[in-house]
Amino acid sequence: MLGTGSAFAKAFNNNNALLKANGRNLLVDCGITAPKALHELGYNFGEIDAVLLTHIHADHIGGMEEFAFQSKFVFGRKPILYIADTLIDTLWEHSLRGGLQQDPADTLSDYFDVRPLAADTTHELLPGLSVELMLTPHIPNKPSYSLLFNDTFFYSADMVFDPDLLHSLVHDRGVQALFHDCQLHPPGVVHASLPQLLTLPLPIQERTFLMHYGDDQPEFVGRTGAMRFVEQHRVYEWDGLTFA
Ligand SMILES: O=c1ccn([C@@H]2O[C@@H]3COP(=O)(O)O[C@H]3[C@H]2O)c(=O)[nH]1
Ligand SMILES: [Zn+2]
Ligand SMILES: [Zn+2]
Repeated sequence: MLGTGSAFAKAFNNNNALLKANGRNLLVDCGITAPKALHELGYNFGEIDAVLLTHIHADHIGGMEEFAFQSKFVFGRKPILYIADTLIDTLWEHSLRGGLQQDPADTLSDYFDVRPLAADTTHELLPGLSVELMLTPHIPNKPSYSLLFNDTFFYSADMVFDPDLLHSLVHDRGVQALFHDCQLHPPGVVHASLPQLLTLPLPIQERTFLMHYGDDQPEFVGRTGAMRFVEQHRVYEWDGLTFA
């Protein structure tokens, strides 16, 4: 995990991940702190093969300008950008164009190999790694896509509490692990709050790991029921069924 912090956290980096599969590196979101977070772990953007974005908030896309410029002008390569088809126009027109547009680079495709993803369909991202984008509620009229990797690992985008979805993932679809954003202090409003997540039944809590938390997270250790915290800079080994 490059970072496990909320949008306003200062003790933690933005909630972004580096997912490795068969020697390839996929960034899961690329927020404001991602360039420095990668550096802290000994990586540079030249080693990132692809990025997958969940939604258009700066803690998830704020590092994309540097990623684009470094890829084009430092490393001379065009990484893959996996993104929901509904988010492409907003990402370019309303977030990145002001910085990246320069003659002759006038489109997102001048910087990235853009691969639009449709929701509710399984897509192969890297050898051995597939994803299904699930539109999950975050802010009205603002699409945000949670991620289901290899049918077994759910990684929430920012989303409000949706216990029916979590129940269905575990009991209908056999999901083994859920990384979920968590606002420690209620009300959640645009995220699931810890008190809400604590109402989940034990079999779901046991599979749930909390991320996207605020700076006072250490005060909540031991107060999360059967749920555990995702830890920044920790490497989670995942064999498709379990984490270690
Ligand atoms: O209607 C809104 C919109 C935004 N916000 C805050 O801004 C943050 C943006 O990033 P985030 O989605 O990780 O978290 C969001 C919240 O902390 C809010 O409280 N209410
Ligand atoms: Zn966020
Ligand atoms: Zn958000």
